[in-house]
Amino acid sequence: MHIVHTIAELREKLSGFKRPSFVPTMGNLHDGHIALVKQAKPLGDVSVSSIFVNRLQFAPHEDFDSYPRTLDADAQRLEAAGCNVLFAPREKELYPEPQTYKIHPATDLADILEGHFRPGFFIGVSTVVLKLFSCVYAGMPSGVAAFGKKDYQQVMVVRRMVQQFALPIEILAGETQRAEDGLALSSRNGYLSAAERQEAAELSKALKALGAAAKAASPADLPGLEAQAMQTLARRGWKPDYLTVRRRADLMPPQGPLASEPLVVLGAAKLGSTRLIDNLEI
Ligand SMILES: Nc1ncnc2c1ncn2[C@@H]1O[C@H](COP(=O)(O)OP(=O)(O)OP(=O)(O)O)[C@@H](O)[C@H]1O
Ligand SMILES: CC(C)(CO)[C@@H](O)C(=O)[O-]
Ligand code: BAL
Repeated sequence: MHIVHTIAELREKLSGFKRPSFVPTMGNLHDGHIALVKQAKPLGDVSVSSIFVNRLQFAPHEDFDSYPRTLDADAQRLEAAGCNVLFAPREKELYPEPQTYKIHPATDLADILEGHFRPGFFIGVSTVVLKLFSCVYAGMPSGVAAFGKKDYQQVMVVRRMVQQFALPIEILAGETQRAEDGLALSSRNGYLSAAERQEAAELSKALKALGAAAKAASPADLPGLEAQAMQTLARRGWKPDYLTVRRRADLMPPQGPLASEPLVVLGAAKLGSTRLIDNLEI
C-alpha cells in the first residue's frame, strides 16, 4: 500500500487506473470502515482510502481538537484489508488557503435532523467530499465511493450532490457494523467511560422499540411515540436531540399508512459529553 500526503503523489499513484473505489474517512479506523473498504474494492480497479479530519465540518464547540488521530494503526488495518493507496493529506495540502468556495446543500434534506443540530455540518461534509472526489477521480471515466449507513443522512446528501453535479461516481451505502450488544461502531465510542459504554447500547434498543411501536401505529401517533422514546432515554441520563421515524426516500415524516412506504428510525443523543447517532431501517 502506498501512503501519500500530497495531491500530486496521489494522482501519480492512480495514473493508469480507470475506476478507483474510494472510502473517505476521518481515521481511527474500526470494523465499519474496513467493511466499506472490502465491499468497495471489487467494484473498482484500485482501492483508495483517505484519512482527513475535516475542520470545516466541526462547529467551534465540537471535538475537532480531541478527535483521535491514529495514522500508523489505521495504515496497518487498511493494508491488511487490501487498500492500495492511502491518501492522508495535511490540512495545508487540502486547504492551502481558507476554503471560500463551499458547497451549500440548501435543501430540505440537508437542513433537517443532523443539519438542524449541527448547522454547517453538511456544508463542511459536501465541500470536503467534493474536493476529495476531485483529488481521486479527476480524469477518471468512472468511480465508486463507499459511505456507511450509520451516517444515513450523509449518504443521502452525498448521493444528491453526485446526481446534481452529474459526477460519474457510483455511491455504495454499506450496512452499519455493530458491536455484539447492538451499539453501532463509531470512532466516538472511544470517548465513552466503561459505564457509559455499557449504557450506550440503549440508543439502538430505543430505535428498535420505536420502530416496533411505529409499525403498529398511524402517522398521527408518531409524535407521541417519538416523545416517549426520547423521555425513556432522558430518564436514563441521555440528552436526546431527536428520535424520529422518517420516510427513507426523503427523510420527511410519513403522511400515509405506515405500512405503505419504506421507513427509517433515526436517532441522535448525548451520553455524558459524547454525541452518538444511529438508525434502523424498518
Ligand atoms: N459502524 C459503521 N458501519 C459502517 N460504516 C460506518 C460505521 N461507522 C462509520 N462508518 C462510515 O465510515 C465512513 C467514515 O466515517 P468516520 O471516519 O466519520 O467514522 P465514524 O466512526 O463514523 O466516526 P464518528 O464517530 O466521527 O462519527 C463514513 O462513511 C461512515 O458512515
Ligand atoms: C465523509 C467524511 C470523511 C467527510 O469528512 C466524514 O464526514 C465521515 O467520516 O463520515
Ligand atoms: N461520521 C460523520 C462525521 C462527523 O460526525 O463529523
